[in-house]
Parts: sequence; C-alpha cells; structure tokens
Amino acid sequence: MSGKEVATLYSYWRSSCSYRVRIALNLKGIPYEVKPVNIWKKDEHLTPEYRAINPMQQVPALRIDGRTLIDSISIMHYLEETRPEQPLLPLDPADRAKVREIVSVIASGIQPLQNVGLLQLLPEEERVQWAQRVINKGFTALEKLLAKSAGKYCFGDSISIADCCLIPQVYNARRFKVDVETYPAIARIDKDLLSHPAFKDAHPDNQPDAVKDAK
Ligand SMILES: O=C(O)/C=C\C(=O)CC(=O)CC(=O)O
Repeated sequence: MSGKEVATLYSYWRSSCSYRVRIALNLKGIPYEVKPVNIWKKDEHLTPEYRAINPMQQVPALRIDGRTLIDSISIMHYLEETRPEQPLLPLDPADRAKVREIVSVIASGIQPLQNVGLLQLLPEEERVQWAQRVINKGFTALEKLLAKSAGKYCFGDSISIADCCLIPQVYNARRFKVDVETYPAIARIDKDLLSHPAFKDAHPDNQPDAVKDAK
C-alpha cells in the first residue's frame, strides 16, 4: 500500500453508485480527487481508455493504494477492511447480515432495474412508471426490514454502508417522482442524513460535473 497517493474516484454526478462511494470515502475521511466520467451525453464510459479502467464500463471506479477497484459495494467493503476506523459495518455477523440485506435489496433489487441505461431500452412513455414500480416494490420491502433494524439510521444508531446505499436511492426515487413520504422510516433517515456533512458533500448537486436544471 502506498499511503501517500491521493485516491481518484471516477464518478458521474448523478450516478447513485458513485454517490454511495463518495459518501463512504467522506465518512472515513479518505482524501480523493473526483475524475468526472460523463456517462450520459458524451458516453465517456464507453471509450477504450475507460474500459481499461473498468471492464464493465460503468462508474464508479476507485484508484487507491496503487490498485484500481470497481463496483460500489466491493469498493465499500475494501474501504471497510483496510480502514476499519469510523466503521461502516457492525461487529456481530448476524448484525452485518442485516446491514447486507438492506444493501442487497437496493444494490441488486432496485437500482439495476431503474438505471438510466436500462430505462432507455423501454419506450419513453413507460420509463417513469417502470422506475416507480421497482422503487415502490423495493421501498415497501425496505420499510419492513427497517421496522426491525433501524434506530436513528438503517441499522441501529450507527451509520453503515446500508445508509450509504439508501440515501442515493432516495435521490433516484425523488427523481422519478416516487412519494417518499409514504415510507416513514426511509423518509426519516433520509431527512436526518441529507444534512450530515459527509452526505451533503457527496450529493450530486455538489459535484464538479453537476448540471444545473438537468431533466
Ligand atoms: O444523468 C443521467 O440521466 C444519466 C445517468 C444517470 O443518471 C445514472 C443512473 O443510471 C442513475 C443511477 O445511478 O441509478
């Protein structure tokens, strides 16, 4: 490991997966530079240069400790294992399983089914309705999980990788006009964490590549 190198995050402002990693890096106090990759109008993720960084041609990717890592969930686990200070997972295996359930519901059960790349395969008039359907289904399940696990945050009173996934997913929900207030636990945790400095700094609107008044 080279402790001196500043990490580089290949990120797109409103990619919820980039947003997850920005939050985790901020919470752990890891300095990083953002390298914007325009995955929208410019298709910068599809270039041979970016494919060499991430064979999946998605954001985020993180250059850290002399290596390049891809996939937001794998990256968060790497950060947790290499920088256990400011932990983002509880210690007990059963508690960790509960955090990971929430992470999986979002990262496998919701986000991939509503990402913009997938929505574009649907007729335009069906996109918002489809996104609302998968988010509502997932949020209904999450409310049930949170009823058992949540304290102040998704799992008890400590911020975990589940919160790093939830807040970006709520951002997407609002983007697709899902009525987040009908999910009281989700709405409460979101309200609390949106003003937390690590979450605020990671917010899409506060990124160097943010586009004002984007649709
Ligand atoms: O500016 C755009 O519209 C293009 C791409 C995105 O939002 C990224 C997503 O697909 C959303 C997500 O990460 O879930």
